[in-house]
Amino acid sequence: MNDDVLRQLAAVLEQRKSQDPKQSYVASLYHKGLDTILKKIGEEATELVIAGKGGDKDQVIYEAADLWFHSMVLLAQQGLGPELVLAELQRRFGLSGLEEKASRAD
Ligand SMILES: N=c1c2ncn([C@@H]3O[C@H](COP(=O)(O)OP(=O)(O)OP(=O)(O)O)[C@@H](O)[C@H]3O)c2ncn1[C@@H]1O[C@H](COP(=O)(O)O)[C@@H](O)[C@H]1O
Repeated sequence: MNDDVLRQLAAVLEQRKSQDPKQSYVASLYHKGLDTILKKIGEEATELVIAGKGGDKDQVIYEAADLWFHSMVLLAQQGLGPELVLAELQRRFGLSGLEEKASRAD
């Protein structure tokens, strides 16, 4: 498992910017605009919360994938890519690693 799937999905999301909204779900989201994408993210986040309370692990995975997917649509709509989010997570991981090292040195 690596970040290839995110990169490949990001490439498809970019390609959908020039696609017919009637033929592509992603193109239809771009066409409807930012508020629709944000509303979708809100709905998917709520569905993930409900799944988290429900005790069905498969449902949690399914809803988390929906939320990640729609978050990636937002990133693409804003001209951003998943590598920037991964870099931010990497940066935080590096920082927390430093904190751990510092606390061990105390
Ligand atoms: N990963 C996804 C993906 N995940 C979720 N969805 C869609 O997101 C919507 C989720 O909305 P809802 O939660 O309201 O779901 P729903 O309609 O009630 O159905 P469920 O998903 O909950 O069962 C559904 O229409 C899903 O089909 C996705 N649509 C597309 N992709 C990827 O995006 C690529 C491009 O898609 P198109 O633009 O449609 O070609 C595809 O090849 C896929 O790789």
